[in-house]
Amino acid sequence: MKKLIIHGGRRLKGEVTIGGAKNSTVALIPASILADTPVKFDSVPQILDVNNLQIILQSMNVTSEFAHGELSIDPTQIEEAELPSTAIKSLRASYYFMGSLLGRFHRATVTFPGGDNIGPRPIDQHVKGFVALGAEVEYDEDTVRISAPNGLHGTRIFLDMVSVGATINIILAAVRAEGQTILENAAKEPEIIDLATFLNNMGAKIRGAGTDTIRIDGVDKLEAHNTHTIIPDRIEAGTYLAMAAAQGDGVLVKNVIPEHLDAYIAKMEEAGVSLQINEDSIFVPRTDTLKPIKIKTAPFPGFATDLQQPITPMLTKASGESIIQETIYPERTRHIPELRKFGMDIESLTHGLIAIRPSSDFHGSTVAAAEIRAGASLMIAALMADGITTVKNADHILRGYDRLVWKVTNLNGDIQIIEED
Ligand SMILES: CC(=O)N[C@H]1[C@@H](OP(=O)(O)OP(=O)(O)OC[C@H]2O[C@@H](n3ccc(=O)[nH]c3=O)[C@H](O)[C@@H]2O)O[C@H](CO)[C@@H](O)[C@@H]1O
Ligand SMILES: C=C(OP(=O)(O)O)C(=O)O
Repeated sequence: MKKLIIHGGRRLKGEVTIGGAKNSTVALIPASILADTPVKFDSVPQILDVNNLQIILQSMNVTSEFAHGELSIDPTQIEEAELPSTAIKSLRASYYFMGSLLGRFHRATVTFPGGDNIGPRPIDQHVKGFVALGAEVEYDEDTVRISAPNGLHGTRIFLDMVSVGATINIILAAVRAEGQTILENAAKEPEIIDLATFLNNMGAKIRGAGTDTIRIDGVDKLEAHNTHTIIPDRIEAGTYLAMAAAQGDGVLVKNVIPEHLDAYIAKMEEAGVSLQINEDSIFVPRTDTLKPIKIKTAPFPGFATDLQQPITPMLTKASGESIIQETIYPERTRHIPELRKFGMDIESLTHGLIAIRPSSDFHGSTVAAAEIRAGASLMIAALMADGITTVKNADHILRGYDRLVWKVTNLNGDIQIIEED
């Protein structure tokens, strides 16, 4: 594992350009094996998840080349193979190969995924969709074996709960099935629209992505005729907005779709951050005093669970106690004991309820990132603290933050990355 060494207390200033969305990218790459032609993406983030997905592709004889933000994938010589469990376990989204292999070959054998340790992450809704489409699912120890010997047939599926992963996985399985699939109570995240755009541009027939009812008419072939540009990462953008409000002297965050951050922007403005919203960028002026706010995480378009940890350090500047209610992953609180090491007055009250109280004069510390967004909050706290901080297990952060060290350095941050000894 790598670690970040941050010399905090410096004011951040300048411009940062947001990369492509991790949560789009990690769906688009598994989706590429559904294509009958080579496919190409640009605005691809330089993150560890991409590297690990390339390793998984290679195990199926699917070649890929990634340079300067462009990723080319050639699935035309794909061979069924047992997928490498180490790479599968390095990220959550490897489970999208369940849907795309099922969609392509009518069978898939995939070990359970990894991803962030943020509490229970079952896949029962994914399986519900696969079975509804005609597949049989067996488990043995750490592996899921899915097969549809009689093919996949469109049907009506109502998700018991809103699930980004299940919505995406069912789309991947249904896009080449016989007939129409109607998916209800679907997730509405922008990354789902991004995936549907990619597939529809190859000839798929997906309607309603971004709403709670998605209709998929199965097609026989998918052929790419254009390069797909990945949407900006709204979670990376929100992280830099919070960082700029916490420690900035005027920061412009570029390549943003403000509409993807409506709930987050509303909360930052409620806290007293005078954001200047432009068409594809947001300026954050220096912000010295804030007002306490109450946040409740929810599926899109609500306040994203992935942003409750990054916004937390900023809220220590508020004049009173702020409350965060984490409704999606109530156990997503492993950043709290680490943030307290800086001197932050933050407390986990009850299941999923977090209090952030006014505190200042933070000091550098040695902390550990439990997962990607917990790590992001520690990085922001370290930039706010006087002295030197070591953030261990930084690979978690590098899973989803494009060129992190380069971007923070360009904002006048003193940050470097070294191998753990
Ligand atoms: C790669 C990716 O896109 N990751 C995102 C995705 O994760 P992921 O797709 O895993 O999250 P889901 O939207 O599926 O999870 C939402 C809630 O539903 C539960 N659930 C989910 C599936 C299931 O079959 N059964 C079940 O009970 C989960 O435990 C969780 O409590 O959405 C999360 C919620 O916005 C984000 O935090 C992650 O960044
Ligand atoms: C939980 C997250 O990612 P993943 O689902 O890939 O673990 C995240 O991006 O905050």
